[in-house]
Amino acid sequence: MEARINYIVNWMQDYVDDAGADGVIVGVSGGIDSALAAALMQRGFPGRSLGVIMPINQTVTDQADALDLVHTLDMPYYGIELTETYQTQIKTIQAQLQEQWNTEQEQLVRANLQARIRMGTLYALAQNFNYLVVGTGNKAETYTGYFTKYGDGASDMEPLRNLTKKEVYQMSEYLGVSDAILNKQPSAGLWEGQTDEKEMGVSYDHIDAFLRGEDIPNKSADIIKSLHKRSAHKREVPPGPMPYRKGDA
Ligand SMILES: Nc1ncnc2c1ncn2[C@@H]1O[C@H](COP(=O)(O)OP(=O)(O)OC[C@H]2O[C@@H]([n+]3cccc(C(=O)O)c3)[C@H](O)[C@@H]2O)[C@@H](O)[C@H]1O
Ligand SMILES: Nc1ncnc2c1ncn2[C@@H]1O[C@H](COP(=O)(O)OP(=O)(O)OP(=O)(O)O)[C@@H](O)[C@H]1O
Ligand SMILES: [Mg+2]
Repeated sequence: MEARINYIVNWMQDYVDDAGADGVIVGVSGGIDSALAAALMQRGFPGRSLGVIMPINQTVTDQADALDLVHTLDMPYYGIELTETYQTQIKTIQAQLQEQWNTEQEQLVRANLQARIRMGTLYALAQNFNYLVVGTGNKAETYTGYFTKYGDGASDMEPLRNLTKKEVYQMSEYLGVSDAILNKQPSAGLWEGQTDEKEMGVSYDHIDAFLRGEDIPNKSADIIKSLHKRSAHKREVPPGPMPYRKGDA
């Protein structure tokens, strides 16, 4: 485990050095992925890593777990309450759209806006400190596209990219992440009662096994393949047409 951790931390240090940045910043949610990212950051960049806790209608428990994490890691942090910002933005959009507001899409519209408001806030702080934004996407989320495009999916580096969810838990436990964080259901926290597995319709155990090339039930494999296909655009740089040549249609 030590070797795997050092490998990721060294990679992060090289990347930040090459970029000429002064440190690293991450959103801390009280969930497991950001807990691991923060723990790795504190290892590699003591004194130059920053956590940001950004509640938007967030549960008190998640906020307490996030605070406990930064305190335990002795990581400098800011708490930036964004509920009002989010509510104002939603109200403004809704007021403009009026009857065009699509109630069928509303839940996702609201969810993705929250992730993008957090992203904008993180990048503002990153610029302020000349830090790089650390993403918290793991291998399972990346493969299934279970993230908001340009929301939590936007970052400067993705140190967890090649870790299955199980590996995220194992590494976090090794690094001393609290039981409260280790034992909770993964959730984006974007609406009440949301859990990753309920929304995706497939368990992380099955996604991890699929990614290891193991056999899993057909129903789960079909869901994973469909999520992967539908989210291909999120893993690409947005395309544009080839340069125009005279005569091209
Ligand atoms: N084929 C295509 N080619 C190019 N672009 C395409 C496209 N299809 C959609 N798009 C664009 O992508 C947008 C849809 O993608 P996106 O905005 O990401 O939205 P979408 O994938 O619909 O929703 C995001 C999902 O990620 C989950 N999530 C979000 C944030 C955090 C976490 C977490 O685990 O913490 C999970 C969330 O619960 C939800 O299930 C469309 O509005 C459109 O702009
Ligand atoms: N309230 C929040 N404050 C700060 N950052 C947040 C908040 N909510 C989400 N984020 C950011 O968005 C990322 C994506 O959320 P996601 O739910 O996938 O990860 P997690 O909460 O760290 O782990 P999990 O929910 O799987 O236990 C988080 O890792 C974190 O960086
Ligand atoms: Mg979460």
